[in-house]
Amino acid sequence: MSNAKLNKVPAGDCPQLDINIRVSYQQFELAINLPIPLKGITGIFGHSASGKSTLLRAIAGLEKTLIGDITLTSDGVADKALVSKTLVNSEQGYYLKPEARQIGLVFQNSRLFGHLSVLGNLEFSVKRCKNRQLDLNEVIELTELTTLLEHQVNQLSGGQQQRVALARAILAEPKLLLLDEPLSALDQHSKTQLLKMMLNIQKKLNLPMLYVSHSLDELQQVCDTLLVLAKGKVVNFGNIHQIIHQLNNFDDPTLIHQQTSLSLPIKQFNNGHGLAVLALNAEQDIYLTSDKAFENQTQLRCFILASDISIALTEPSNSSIVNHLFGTIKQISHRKNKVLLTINCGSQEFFVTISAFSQQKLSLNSRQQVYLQFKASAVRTFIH
Ligand SMILES: Nc1ncnc2c1ncn2[C@@H]1O[C@H](COP(=O)(O)OP(=O)(O)OP(=O)(O)O)[C@@H](O)[C@H]1O
Repeated sequence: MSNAKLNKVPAGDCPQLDINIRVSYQQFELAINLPIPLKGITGIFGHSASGKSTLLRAIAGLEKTLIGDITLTSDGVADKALVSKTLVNSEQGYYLKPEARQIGLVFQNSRLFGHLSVLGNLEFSVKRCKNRQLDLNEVIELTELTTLLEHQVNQLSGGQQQRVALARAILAEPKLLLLDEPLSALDQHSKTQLLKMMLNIQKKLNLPMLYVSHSLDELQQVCDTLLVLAKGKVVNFGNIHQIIHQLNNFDDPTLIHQQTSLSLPIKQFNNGHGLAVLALNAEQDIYLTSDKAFENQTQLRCFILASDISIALTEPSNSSIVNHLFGTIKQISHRKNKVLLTINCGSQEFFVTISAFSQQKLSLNSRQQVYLQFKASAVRTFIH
C-alpha cells in the first residue's frame, strides 16, 4: 500500500491531476503527459474517436492495459490541506481500485437501480460513503429532485434520470467528478437545466469536474479550461477562450466554427432600446440583444462567428448595424478562397472571415487599421 499513502504537498497549491500514461489498442493509442490543475469545470473536447472517453476511463481506473502513472492531489478530509494520492503506477505494479479513487462518474446512460425509487437510489449511495460530510437533503435540493423522490427511476425522463445519476455520484463525495457526454441524449431544455445545475454544484461544493463533450457549445457555457484531443494526443490545453482562438487557425476546419469567444462585464442590462451593453475595453462597447436572464449576472459569456463580422476601411456612419469596433489587422491567413483575419481591438483579438475577393478589393494588409461591424443579434450568448 506504499503508493496509497497520502503525501502532504504544500498548502496553497491547487488540486491537480498529474497524468503520464499510454493506453494502447490494436488501432489506437492514447498518449498523455499533462498536469491538469483542477479548477472549476475543465472541458475535454475533440472529434469522435480522439480518445476522450479512454482518458476518463484511465483516470477512473477502468483501463487495465494502461502504462504510466496518475496522481491526484486534492483536499484532505480532516484539515483540508492538499494531499497527493497515486491512482496508478504501472512501473511499480500499483493500481488503485476504481472504488478507492474517490472519483465520481456520470455517463451518457448512467445505469441506475431500476427496481428502486429515486430516494432508494440516493440512499444506496449514502450508505456506501464513508466519512459522510454532505447532507442528503442539500444534494436533493441542488439536483431539484424533491418532488421525484418516490418515483421509480425507470419511469423518469432522460433528463430526470441524469439528475439522479448526478446526485448519486455527488453523494459518494468524490474529490473529482468525471462527466462523459452526460447531456447527449437530452433535449435542449433538459441540457440547459443540467448545465446550470452542474455549474451551481461545482461552485457550491467546490467540486472539480472533467467534462467530455463533442459539443463546443455545451462546453463554452460552463468550462473555464479546455483540453483538446486529436488522435489520442493533447493538441491544446488552457483558458477556454484562448484555446478556441487557437483552434480558429487549426489545420482541421471541421473541429469548430471559427469565432471570437469572450467573457465580458455587463455595463447595462438594457439601454432603453432592448440592447444590453458589454464593456470590451475602456473605449469600446459591444451591443447585443437584451434578455431578462442577464439581470442576475455581472459577466456574460458570448461568441461571435467569424462569418458574422464584416470589415470597413472607414467608420460606418449610415448603417443600421450597431457594433463598429476599431482595430488593427494582426494576421491574414488564406484557406482556399476564404481569408481569416485576426484583428486586435485593444488587447482583445477578434476573428473575421471574408472572401479572398473582398480582401483583394480592400487591399487588406497586416498592421492596417480597420473597422469591424456586426449586428447585435450576431453576439450569441448562453442564457441560463
Ligand atoms: N476496448 C477497446 N478495444 C479496442 N479499441 C478501443 C477500445 N475502446 C476504445 N477503443 C478505440 O479507441 C479509440 C478512442 O475511443 P474513445 O471512446 O476514447 O473516443 P472518444 O473521443 O470518446 O469518441 P466519441 O466522441 O465517439 O465517444 C477509438 O478508435 C476506439 O475504437
